[in-house]
Amino acid sequence: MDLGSYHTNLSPLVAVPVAAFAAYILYWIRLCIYRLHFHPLAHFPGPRLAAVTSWYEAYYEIVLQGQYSRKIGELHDVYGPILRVTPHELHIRDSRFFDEVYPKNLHVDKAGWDKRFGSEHSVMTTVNAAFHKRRRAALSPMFSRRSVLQFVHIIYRHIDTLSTRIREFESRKEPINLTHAFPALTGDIIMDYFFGFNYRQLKDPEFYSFHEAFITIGGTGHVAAQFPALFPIMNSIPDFITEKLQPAAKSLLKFKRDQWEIIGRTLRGEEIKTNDAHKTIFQEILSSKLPPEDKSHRRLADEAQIVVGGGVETTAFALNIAAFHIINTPRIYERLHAELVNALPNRADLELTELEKLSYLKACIMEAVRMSYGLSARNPRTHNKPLQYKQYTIPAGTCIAMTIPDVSHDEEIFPESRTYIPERWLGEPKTRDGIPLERFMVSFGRGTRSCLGINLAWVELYLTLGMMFRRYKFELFKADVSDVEMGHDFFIPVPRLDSKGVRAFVTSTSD
Ligand code: HEM
Repeated sequence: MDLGSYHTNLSPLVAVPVAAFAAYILYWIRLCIYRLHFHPLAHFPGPRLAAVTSWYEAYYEIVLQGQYSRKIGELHDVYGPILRVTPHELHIRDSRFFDEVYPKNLHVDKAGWDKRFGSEHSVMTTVNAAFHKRRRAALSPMFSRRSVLQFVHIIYRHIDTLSTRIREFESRKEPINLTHAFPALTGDIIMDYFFGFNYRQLKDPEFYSFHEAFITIGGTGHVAAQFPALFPIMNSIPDFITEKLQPAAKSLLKFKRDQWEIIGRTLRGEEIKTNDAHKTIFQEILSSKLPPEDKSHRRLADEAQIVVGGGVETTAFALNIAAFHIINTPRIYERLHAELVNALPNRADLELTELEKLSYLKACIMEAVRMSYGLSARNPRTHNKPLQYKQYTIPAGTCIAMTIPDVSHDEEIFPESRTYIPERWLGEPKTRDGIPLERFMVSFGRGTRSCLGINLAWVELYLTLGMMFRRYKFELFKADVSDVEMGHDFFIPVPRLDSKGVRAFVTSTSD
């Protein structure tokens, strides 16, 4: 056979794709060899497939729906406490190293979350440490305990509404769906606190809230992490089409449209508050010393979305966990109820300062926050100096992540970590080697990028649980622990997808 004439006979229509395909294969072979043998992370343990391609991660996150963190746990059991989990990222499972990765006084970059939600300029998703520092400083006054206390009268009003709704279910002898009620409560509070009005989600018969939308957006984040163009494309599609394709996103799309309009009005100097809260988040940012580029319409909208995203589901999930376990464990309910009756002899009273003195209530909240994790996602940091972990020198500029649930379920620190045991927080508890247990409460994150909303969250948790378990007794209806245990890591922890939520019958207490 005359090979020369065979080659010259190939039509360009065939030859061009064949050559392109061959070049692509060659490129991949070179990339694989580089990533396996010459990449700065080549000598770190982990499955070779994860070192070669992020499709390994994509399979667990997208196809199996938020299961990579579970898989990473299994990989740690095989490979040890440090792993290469994607071509460019290391993961560490070692509770005692948490403060090194998330240091107190060092401002470090956080790459990756900017792609996940389509709001890359918010404080939580900002990659660059210096930008983050100034954006956080501008928001900090609004998140202070003083600020929260100035607003507490509005929180009381929402707690009262929840109490009224609970009574309504009692009189109808129907179970209340707490998994739906809590995000409606936290959503109304956050809207009033940061935006000066609320969507009356708590008054909605079905507690229609942002809940479904956040679960959907959390899951979509796994796709966006692999295909960063996803959100820009979605944002360019008219809302009515997105709503048809993804009905669960409806509440969030409305929120985004409303915010866009409100920011425009705020920028024009109009007053938009309909409640007696101090300031809106937009007024706070606009009156700060931030440079003009940080006061743009787009950035304010990003900030709005992430503040709501950061505060609604986290607190609601902690409430859900506390409520489920307290109701499900008569010993815990009786002890908590007795403590509350003693502190608030009149069942109609609710006093934050009294509740904050109660050690068992505090222990119940600590345990719920531990088991709710805040975020289940890998939390990335990039240090600009090498970091030493045991015999490994992690090169400067490497993306390193740890995961909050790993610490919450470190059996050496929290024995029987999957059981709700408030008593573990009583007294001044320490680990076996004498370290205060609170050091390992990492659900609000640690260091310079830890949760800004912690003061608001604590007040919500005290008042909601204080009200519920002082005034009412509940009985679970077709709910079990799988309704509050993480089944999927959608950035936030999400129970099994067919869960109907924690539902409970309720009766008023008479003491
Ligand atoms: C139980 C309730 C809550 C938990 C467990 C929680 C947990 C967390 C965690 C783990 C982070 C990430 C920290 C990091 O990157 O290292 C975070 C960040 C953040 N949270 Fe919360 N959160 C809660 C409630 C709230 C509330 C009520 C708000 C108020 C809106 C809020 C606003 C924020 C903001 C703005 C950030 C970004 C901070 C920054 O990047 O500097 N959180 N939260």
